[in-house]
Amino acid sequence: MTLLSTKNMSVRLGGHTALRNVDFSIASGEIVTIVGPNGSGKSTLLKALIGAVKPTQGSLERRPGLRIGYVPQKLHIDPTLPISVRRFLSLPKKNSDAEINAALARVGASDLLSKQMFALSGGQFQRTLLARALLEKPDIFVLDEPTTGLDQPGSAALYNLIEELRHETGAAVLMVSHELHVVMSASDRVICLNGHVCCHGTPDVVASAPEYRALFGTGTQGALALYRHEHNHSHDGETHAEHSHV
Ligand SMILES: Nc1ncnc2c1ncn2[C@@H]1O[C@H](COP(=O)(O)OP(=O)(O)OP(=O)(O)O)[C@@H](O)[C@H]1O
Repeated sequence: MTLLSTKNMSVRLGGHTALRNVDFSIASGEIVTIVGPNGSGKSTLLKALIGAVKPTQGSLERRPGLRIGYVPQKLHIDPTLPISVRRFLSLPKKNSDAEINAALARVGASDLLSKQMFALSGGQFQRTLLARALLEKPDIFVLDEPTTGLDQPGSAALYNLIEELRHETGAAVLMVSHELHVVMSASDRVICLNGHVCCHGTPDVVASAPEYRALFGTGTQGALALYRHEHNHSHDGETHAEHSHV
């Protein structure tokens, strides 16, 4: 079942066209990852999908009653306004202590309940954000670079946790990631953005698409090496990876 979809969607922000003519959809249980250079509109796409920015053109559909667990790319916590993890997890919606404890336990962060938000490490902060998303009982997690600031083991652990949560809850996962090697192994589909959708498809298809190579070259942290495989088809002259594979 389709949870979120757009047709020919464009978004202008402060006179700048951040996204143009984007066709997108995600179905129940899918893991879809968005890749693209800085400023290519990845965060804007997520914000449009969750309803935080309005499309200036085209259509956007959300399944009625869709529950979204959103983790933003940046969340500034003012250290002069102390707020505990327990309080943070009750905003904007009140949650019971039992629900909060269960969510924190599920993300492996039970010990953080009484800590101050500004005092959390990068990994603790990201887990707390994920706990907050989990409290929404989401049909879809929308995660904007959920491993920001984490070291490699920390980020691998967080991706494992996301995968487990998807498995347990059946929720779809839509995320932005710069960690292409992870993207390549963990996603059902990858969308490569550069103001518009450059190419999309299964990870191996995107990795071999000329548009993707033009943006990321071959120095993709092993992504291409990981997916170097025998082709029994040709990409010659292919301008849209999706045509032959999706
Ligand atoms: N409020 C705004 N007003 C004007 N321009 C904006 C606004 N927000 C974003 N932009 C511009 O829109 C473009 C897309 O921004 P966006 O944050 O979606 O990119 P991104 O792909 O998520 O980038 P990054 O990888 O650096 O996080 C950028 O050129 C950005 O400068």
